[in-house]
Amino acid sequence: MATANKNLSDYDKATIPNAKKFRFGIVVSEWNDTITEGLYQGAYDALIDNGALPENIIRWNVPGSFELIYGAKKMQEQIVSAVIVIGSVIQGETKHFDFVCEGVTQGIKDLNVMHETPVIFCVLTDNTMQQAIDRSGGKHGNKGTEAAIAAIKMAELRNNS
Ligand SMILES: Nc1c(NC[C@H](O)[C@H](O)[C@H](O)CO)[nH]c(=O)[nH]c1=O
Ligand SMILES: CC(=O)[C@@H](O)COP(=O)(O)O
Repeated sequence: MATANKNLSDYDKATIPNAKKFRFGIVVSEWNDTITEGLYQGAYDALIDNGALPENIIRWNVPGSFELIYGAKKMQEQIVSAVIVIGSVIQGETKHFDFVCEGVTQGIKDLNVMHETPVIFCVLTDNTMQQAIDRSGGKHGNKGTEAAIAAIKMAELRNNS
């Protein structure tokens, strides 16, 4: 189902575990920060809305989405239940977009394979700024909200397995 057919911010609180017992690490890319700040706010608000405590949400910034890999690796070394990486990659004139997106995707996948702490992929990979706006609190909702819900669910799965 394409994003255009669902709202990224929709969730049923009755189906979400309470997040009070969990700690979350959020690594935020500074590239396209008007987008990443909106994604962060969506994630933060959803964590709080589902019971997470402000003191249990740790935020680190990194320069760009490619640095999310290293930032997430170091965040996994902290005492956190789950990590969320937040980035916005927007197509430019060259193939650099392809390499950044593929590199980050593979790097975050590898961290999920190699380590115990789940890393949630909240990286927008858009053709245009408008698509990024639409997915970070615009007409399609906020992918940060979606990522927070995924983080809570994966923290619960880790806790019960
Ligand atoms: N063009 C975008 C980038 N590029 C920067 C890289 O992520 C990285 O910081 C650089 O190559 C140094 O290692 N990053 C984004 O997050 N979004 C972009 O649109
Ligand atoms: C994703 C990128 O690195 C890209 O926005 C950089 O732009 P350009 O391809 O025009 O150098």
